[in-house]
Amino acid sequence: MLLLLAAALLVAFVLLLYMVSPLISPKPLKLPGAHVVVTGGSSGIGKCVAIECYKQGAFITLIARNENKLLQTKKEIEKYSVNDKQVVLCISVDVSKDYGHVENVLKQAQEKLGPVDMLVNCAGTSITGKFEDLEMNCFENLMAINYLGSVYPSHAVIPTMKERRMGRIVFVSSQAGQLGLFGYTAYSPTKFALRGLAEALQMEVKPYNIYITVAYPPDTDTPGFAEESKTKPLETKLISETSSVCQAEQVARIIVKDAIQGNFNSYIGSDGYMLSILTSGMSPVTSITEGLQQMVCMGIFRIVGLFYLGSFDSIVRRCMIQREKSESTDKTE
Ligand SMILES: NC(=O)C1=CN([C@@H]2O[C@H](COP(=O)(O)OP(=O)(O)OC[C@H]3O[C@@H](n4cnc5c(N)ncnc54)[C@H](OP(=O)(O)O)[C@@H]3O)[C@@H](O)[C@H]2O)C=CC1
Ligand SMILES: CCCCCCCCCCCCCCCC(=O)[C@@H](N)CO
Repeated sequence: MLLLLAAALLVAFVLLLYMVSPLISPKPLKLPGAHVVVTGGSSGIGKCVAIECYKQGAFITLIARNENKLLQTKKEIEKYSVNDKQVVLCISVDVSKDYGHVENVLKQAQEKLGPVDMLVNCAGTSITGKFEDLEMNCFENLMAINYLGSVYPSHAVIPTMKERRMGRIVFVSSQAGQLGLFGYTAYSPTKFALRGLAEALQMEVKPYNIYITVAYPPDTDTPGFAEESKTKPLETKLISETSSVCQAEQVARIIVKDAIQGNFNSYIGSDGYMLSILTSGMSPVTSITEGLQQMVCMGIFRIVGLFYLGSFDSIVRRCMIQREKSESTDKTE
């Protein structure tokens, strides 16, 4: 009898939650005619994000350093036009160097294509290696590109978004921004930093109807990933092989969908789902269903996670033993 009452109360509580859910779920952004700025838009995930938005009728500003790559990508994107008014604007700038310059070029872009409706911060890069082998400038450069390179463009577009009481900002973090892994001592902190920025900023701008999305992609087949793989420690390779490599098109589709919906968390695949639930901490929720899943699954996923961590530790230990063995045979030879 008591059990029945408890169950009924729980059902009533969940129903109540769903009744208030329109209060926390944002209205989807309309992409046709919208102005979308993509930093790092000339390659990999950023390029695919730009194509995905263009296919849905958006006007695009691509930002990256290399002008030739930008122009080539512009041509590629224009093949997907859905109406003859659509424009792809290219801006060559380093998003991590001079804030004044970044602010200026974004002002010019807004004069040409109208106020920014959505900013996707995708410019970024990775360097892997053992902590003691990484030069100090790796830590400094990665923080500049991956973290400050997202702060600058966001800071430049927020005032207009607040005035218009609308907008979306996407930060492209990484699964390595949800957990620290061997070889990522310089990269992971830059991706964790984006999460802190996103949480604080979301609390500030939610009353202005601006929604922040943090994307946590797994390894993705891009020119950047190919470059990273050239110098990856064996441990990092073996640990990363736990989850498979995704296609940039698929990653981009999910990021764009989540940004349109205003979801704070954007993940890919079943590992991504578990990691997002497990690391949800005090991050905002954008639907009741999401909150309920976190409440129910967190404990179970912690158990699964401990098994993963155990297997990662054993990979690292095996590699160390192997290295020591080969070093000692080298010495005796
Ligand atoms: N690929 C992967 O496995 C994963 C990637 N990510 C993240 O996704 C983002 C994109 O990665 P990916 O597509 O692989 O990268 P790519 O290396 O393929 O592309 C990076 C893009 O960013 C631009 N860029 C780099 N530095 C700067 C800068 N200082 N100023 C302006 N533009 C810059 C590059 O152009 P240019 O060099 O001409 O400036 C290029 O357009 C990164 O933030 C990365 O950390 C996250 C998880 C997994
Ligand atoms: C309970 C759930 C446990 C899930 C375990 C997940 C396993 C993680 C695999 C590590 C993938 C590393 C991604 C880094 C990608 C990246 O950012 C770089 N490639 C950028 O170039």
